[in-house]
Amino acid sequence: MTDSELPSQPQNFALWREVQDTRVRTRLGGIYYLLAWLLTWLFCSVPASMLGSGLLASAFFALMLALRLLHRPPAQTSGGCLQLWIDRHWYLIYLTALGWGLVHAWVLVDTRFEPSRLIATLSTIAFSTAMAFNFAMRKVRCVVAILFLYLPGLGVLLTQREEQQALLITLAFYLSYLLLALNRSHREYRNTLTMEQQLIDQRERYDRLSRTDSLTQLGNRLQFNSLFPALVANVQRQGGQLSLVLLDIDFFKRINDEYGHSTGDQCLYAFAERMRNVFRRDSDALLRLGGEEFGVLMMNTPLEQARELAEEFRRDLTSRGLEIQGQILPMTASLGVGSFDARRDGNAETFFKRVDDALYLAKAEGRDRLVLASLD
Ligand SMILES: Nc1nc2c(ncn2[C@@H]2O[C@H](COP(=O)(O)OP(=O)(O)OP(=O)(O)O)[C@@H](O)[C@H]2O)c(=O)[nH]1
Repeated sequence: MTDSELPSQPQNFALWREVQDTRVRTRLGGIYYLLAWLLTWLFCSVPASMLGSGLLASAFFALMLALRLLHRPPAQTSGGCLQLWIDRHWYLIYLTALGWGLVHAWVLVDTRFEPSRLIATLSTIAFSTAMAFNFAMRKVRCVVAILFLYLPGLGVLLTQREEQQALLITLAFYLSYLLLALNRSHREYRNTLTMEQQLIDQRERYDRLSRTDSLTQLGNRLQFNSLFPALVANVQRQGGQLSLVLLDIDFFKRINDEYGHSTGDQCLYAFAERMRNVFRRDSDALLRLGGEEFGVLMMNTPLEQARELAEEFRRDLTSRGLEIQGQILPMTASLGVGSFDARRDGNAETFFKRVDDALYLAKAEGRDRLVLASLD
């Protein structure tokens, strides 16, 4: 299973897994029904005299086989699509099972099938066993399918209970065993599914952690490195506006030197908190790019809007500083702001450099200011 195969919404994982399992387990199942019928028909006492009904039943099982093969899982992984596929596939399973149940009943009633009766009865047992062990993902549906396989035959045997008592009891016994076995396979299937889901959740948690800066809880450089080129490529493909704000705390070294590293850490956390309060849209990606340098990737945001928000952040920081342990620490930051320009920026790297140059200029011109990335 690769990441690209997994459904994008984790809550659909169980349905998606069920579709895959049902598909794999049912794909070739139909062929055995067709084979079992052909053997039962060809080994009966007068196969040639039942050509019409023989061919009709063969056509039915061949059609079921074809429909199962052609019923491919949906490309979309939305819950509705997956559930619809499962429901439709179960109709095919029901139809095949009921078809075989009726054939078995016919074979038990019609004396021309005496030589091949054992084939049909053994096939019923084999199909129901396969059903209990392979389709346990849906317990109730599986019980219904097993009953479709069994009940028509058992009904006939009941009417012939004088002569068929031994077979009737044996089949009824085996049916009860199958129902118990189905219960167990269903539990095992669910347990395996839960374990698989836990593993995926765990992997996602580790992945999220590896992309999160542990001090500020913002996205880290790794997150930036994967997100930034992807967003730029998206804008290049589909248009739209992508803005980037780079923020660098001024003279942060002094804070460390004056108040200690631990207060420095608290400042970085408070700075990130302030960013979260200003850049509030869900689509804004807030990142700590390293040390005391931060970034905000703003999707669908024109340059002017990004500049206004960034300037609001800078002014607020300059006027209020940061409150650390009840004490106000004065603090300023320098900012570079730019929007992706398809004519000017060939790729993510050149876009970043343009905004980084603006940040450098903000520092060089005296700090505590915002500089727009040049379009020259
Ligand atoms: N407390 C703390 N300090 C950090 C962390 N990461 C980087 N620093 C410090 O940030 C300071 C960055 O110093 P400089 O690169 O000289 O920059 P600056 O003092 O902010 O000066 P300008 O950026 O030029 O205004 C260094 O003293 C680093 O030790 C961190 O996680 N915690």
